Amino acid sequence: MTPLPSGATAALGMLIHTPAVPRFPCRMAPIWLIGFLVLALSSIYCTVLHPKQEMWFQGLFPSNMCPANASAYTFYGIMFDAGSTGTRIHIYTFVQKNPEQLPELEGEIFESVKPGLSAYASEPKKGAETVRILLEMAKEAVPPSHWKKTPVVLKATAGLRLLSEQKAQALLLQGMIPRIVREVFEKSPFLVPDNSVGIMDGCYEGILAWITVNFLTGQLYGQNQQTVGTLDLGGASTQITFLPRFEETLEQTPVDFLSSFEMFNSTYKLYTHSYLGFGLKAARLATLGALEIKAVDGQMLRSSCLPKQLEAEWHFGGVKYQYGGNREGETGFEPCYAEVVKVVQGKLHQPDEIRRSSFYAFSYYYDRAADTNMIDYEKGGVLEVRDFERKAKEVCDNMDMYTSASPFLCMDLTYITALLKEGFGFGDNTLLQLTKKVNNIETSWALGATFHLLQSLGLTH
Ligand SMILES: Nc1nc2c(ncn2[C@@H]2O[C@H](COP(=O)(O)OP(=O)(O)O)[C@@H](O)[C@H]2O)c(=O)[nH]1
Ligand SMILES: [Ca+2]
Repeated sequence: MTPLPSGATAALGMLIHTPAVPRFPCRMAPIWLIGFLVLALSSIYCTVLHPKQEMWFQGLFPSNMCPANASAYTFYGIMFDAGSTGTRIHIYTFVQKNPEQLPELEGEIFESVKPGLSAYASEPKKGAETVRILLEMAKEAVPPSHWKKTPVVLKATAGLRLLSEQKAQALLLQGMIPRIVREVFEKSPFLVPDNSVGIMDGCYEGILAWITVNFLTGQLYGQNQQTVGTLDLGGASTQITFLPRFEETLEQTPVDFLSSFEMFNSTYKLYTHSYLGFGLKAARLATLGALEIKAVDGQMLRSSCLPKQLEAEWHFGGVKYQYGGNREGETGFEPCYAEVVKVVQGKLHQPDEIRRSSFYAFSYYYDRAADTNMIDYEKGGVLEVRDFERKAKEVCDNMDMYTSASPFLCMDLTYITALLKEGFGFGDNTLLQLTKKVNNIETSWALGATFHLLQSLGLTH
């Protein structure tokens, strides 16, 4: 049990140790007793119970009676990220200490489930059930007194749309799953805004992740703001976002790669783009040639990026793929790179400026770097682009030693190398800050999206 703070213990103690015959005149006893009762209850209420649970005596106290930092200034936001490979819930707690200042992010509760909603295309109820179970966590995390004013939103990333289109199930995904998820939301005690379930535009995905990282690293407030660019590599799509420093970049960039965005009373003109079909798993399919084939069932898809003797099945987005190594032909980094580079070469815009900047990279960049011990799994680390290439060579040229955990490790590292170098045009020595969390908060578009949501609902300034 949470120990009572000293003030509350003292008040209770006085109540318990009250002499049977008080020295106060009898006439005064009820007032005296009520005084202590109010003091004790208010002390417990403000310091221990109020943020956590609804009490019968809650209505006795005005909402602003608790000192600063208590619930009058605390608010919450719930954001679901329905990604192509999994569904995640982010429950944020904010504290507005001063109406003039930005709210402070006090903490996050994060949980994820696999697979993503796209895997439930033929059983949408089961998919919605994964959302309901995650939402139960929010009931634990948010005090009941705040449920009605805590918004809950689910955004599916464009990756889900890509997969659904591939399977010609767009109607099902865009209609059925959102409807059932919305029902789950409506049945919950939380605030369900209009458009609470929807597909997020790819350009927002990049902008909102950029806001998250720059907020968490303290670049969106205070002086000497030096924003950092962000790289997100999902299963189906990948995003690059940065604030251009040079006029030439703005001049040389196609207009649909530039987006003005207002947040915390500042306007940012960002370079941002989401490449649909260039996520790590979509790239595997492209490398295997699966996207060009109409009926993949029964077709063996082979690649020099896979162990020679391998023959296996892979279920992704509700489709079964059969894949294997080049039994007769070559394997290793060189032939693999030649295969993978075709997926990216000439297909991405290359802004000159990024060669001279460093970037924060997360999601699959992080996972694959951690899987191969290039960075610490918990703390992350700093790498150069050439480190991915070095590791790709090591893994692909010694496939038997490395690929027992995932047969795709060589292909994935080679794809990351090709994407960074041939795709975006990064230099070998461009620095990448691999980050999963900053100050214990997940680096994901979800926080930026929650700020945006709270702002649009007028819940923050
Ligand atoms: N730790 C963590 N990983 C995330 C989060 N969001 C996405 N990922 C990672 O992103 C990758 C999958 O991307 P996903 O979002 O499913 O695909 P998308 O729909 O193409 O963006 C995996 O490596 C996940 O572990 C997050 O909030 N926290
Ligand atoms: Ca994602």
